[in-house]
Amino acid sequence: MAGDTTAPAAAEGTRKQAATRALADVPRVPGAEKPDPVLVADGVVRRFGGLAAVSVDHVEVQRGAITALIGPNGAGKTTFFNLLTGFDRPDEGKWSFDGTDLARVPAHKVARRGMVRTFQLTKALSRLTVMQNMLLGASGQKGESLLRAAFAGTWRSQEKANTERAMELLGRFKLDTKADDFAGSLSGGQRKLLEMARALMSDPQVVMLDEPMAGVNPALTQSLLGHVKDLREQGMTVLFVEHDMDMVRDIADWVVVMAQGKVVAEGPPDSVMADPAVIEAYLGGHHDVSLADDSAAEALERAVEAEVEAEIAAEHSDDDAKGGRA
Ligand SMILES: Nc1ncnc2c1ncn2[C@@H]1O[C@H](COP(=O)(O)OP(=O)(O)OP(=O)(O)O)[C@@H](O)[C@H]1O
Repeated sequence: MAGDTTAPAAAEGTRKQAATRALADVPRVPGAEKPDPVLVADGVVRRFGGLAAVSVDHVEVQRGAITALIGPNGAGKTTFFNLLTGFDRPDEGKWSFDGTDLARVPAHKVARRGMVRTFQLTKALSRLTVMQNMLLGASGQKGESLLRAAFAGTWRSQEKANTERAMELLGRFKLDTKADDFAGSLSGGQRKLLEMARALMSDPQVVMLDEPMAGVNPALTQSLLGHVKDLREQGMTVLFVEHDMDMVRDIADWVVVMAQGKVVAEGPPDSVMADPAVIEAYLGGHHDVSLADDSAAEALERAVEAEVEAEIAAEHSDDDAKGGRA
């Protein structure tokens, strides 16, 4: 079973080495075939009006590895996540999970088959308790019947087992003392942990994390990183979207870079971050930037920082607008 309930692995373990070995000979080109892909997408296109938000020719995600999906704002990363997990429908294309076609499979069934996701803005339901949030995860992100059961107090044996499993997971994520608190009372970082813990309720094979580090204060950063690495040590595959390049460098075995809906580069973190196609994707037309290794990496860091700042500014103006309406 994928998800046991041991404490986070202390350090990089044998699965990290196995993932590195498995990916060592994979060509560093967009669409590269992997030795053991758990997720394969072909010709996936999603248009919004005239804009092809996603137009991915081919991508494979290696089983048991941590793969980062990076790219500038608007590159199509979240839309691609939504498509793969059944939260949105593509205009064209097919994709499979563990050899099974996932086209037209709704999100809750995708989750039940073993591929779960978290969201960029955490969806922990703030007026439910931490435990109730966990129980929603047990039903593969569908949850209505369990929600009813949770309120009605009609525990059946399955629900008792789910509660025990939830408590184990909450213990692992140091949230067990908060089980009866409203999720709305948790800090941003604790909500991220709750999202991850909830995703594990269905014993997934693949965990997809949309910006796990966004809004997490430094005190919880290491803990979150440890938990993500731990997913790999337990045999799970992780695919995550992230702007934080330190995190990408620290934990990713492989990086897929998207720009304008397409996959433009792939490879291990260091090679991808020095790839001119990646610098180009982040910097757009600013060809005056030197692509020599050191300065390229620095230029990329600067470009990513600018992206993140722009995103934070946009979020603030959203908040201000909402505040103004309230
Ligand atoms: N529901 C929608 N309707 C119209 N356009 C959309 C919709 N969702 C996304 N888009 C557009 O599709 C493009 C890709 O957006 P997406 O959110 O997937 O990018 P992203 O790489 O995840 O960006 P970020 O890093 O900022 O989260 C953007 O131009 C966005 O404006």
